[in-house]
Amino acid sequence: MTIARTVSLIGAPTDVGASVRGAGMGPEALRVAGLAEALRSQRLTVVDRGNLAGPPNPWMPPTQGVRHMDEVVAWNRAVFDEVAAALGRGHVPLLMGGDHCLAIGSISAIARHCRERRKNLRVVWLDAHTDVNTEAISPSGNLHGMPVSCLLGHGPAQLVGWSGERAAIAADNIDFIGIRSVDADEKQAIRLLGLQVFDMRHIDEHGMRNTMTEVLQDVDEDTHLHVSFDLDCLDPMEAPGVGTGVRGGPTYREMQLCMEMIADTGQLASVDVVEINPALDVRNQTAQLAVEFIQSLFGASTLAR
Ligand SMILES: NC(=[NH2+])NCCC[C@H](N)C(=O)O
Ligand SMILES: [Mn+2]
Ligand SMILES: [Mn+2]
Repeated sequence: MTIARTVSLIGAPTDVGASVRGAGMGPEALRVAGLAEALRSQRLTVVDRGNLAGPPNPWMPPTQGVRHMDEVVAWNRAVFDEVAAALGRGHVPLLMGGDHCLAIGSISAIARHCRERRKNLRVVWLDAHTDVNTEAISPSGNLHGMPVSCLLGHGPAQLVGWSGERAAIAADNIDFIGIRSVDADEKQAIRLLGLQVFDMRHIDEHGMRNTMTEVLQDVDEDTHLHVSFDLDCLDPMEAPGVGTGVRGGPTYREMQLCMEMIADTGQLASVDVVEINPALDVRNQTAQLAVEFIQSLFGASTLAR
């Protein structure tokens, strides 16, 4: 499978959407782990667009409702514009977060692009969490637990409608993989919205291969496949450098297969890599792991050239 494409690396060094500080150092950790060089070694053209600018983290205490709204809006605006610009140039945007709230900006830009180009957007959400809280039900007020609601058109007004439609995506445009931590009211939201959640029990019972076959079954040449990769999807034994780790995630081998099966579709067109927290990591191993998985996502394989 050839992806003769240019990858635009976009750094968004912030943790304004999270409860634990440190994810703002994620872009540099990925650079130190050799992300650009790794992708170049597989015949991709890589442009590092550097880091976006945005407001500092005001570090307000946990509240009811939403923390850091203005800062989250500002960072996502910057992400939206840069992702849209990369897509406009025909590049594959690779957002280096930063926390997962930044998926609001990136996926909103991608949804607008897909509507203009008449592409069918499919989002694969790799995460321990479904991130489908709203300001009414969030236990933390952290916006990195709410990006999916915003994208479905159910978030706070400031963060909804950026794609040009109220909902950037519909429930059947997104599949969740690796889920094992869902808040009480989030469970109801998942049911009401009809979201496809492949939790860890599903992966245990059916295996990653059958799970991904199901997820990718109707991907075709008109599909724009977006991967939103929260590193806490992995087991924290393997990826300790995350702020909200939950034990019992997919193994290294299972995650590799997941990435390889996505690559095999040939339709990967944009990526978020988020929630790497170097302050909690061990010798940058989580960023290094991310680089290995991203290589597989872009088609690296043991035997194929
Ligand atoms: N992107 C993430 N790591 N999200 C973690 C969310 C944790 C929890 N569900 C919350 O809303 O606060
Ligand atoms: Mn998560
Ligand atoms: Mn997440």
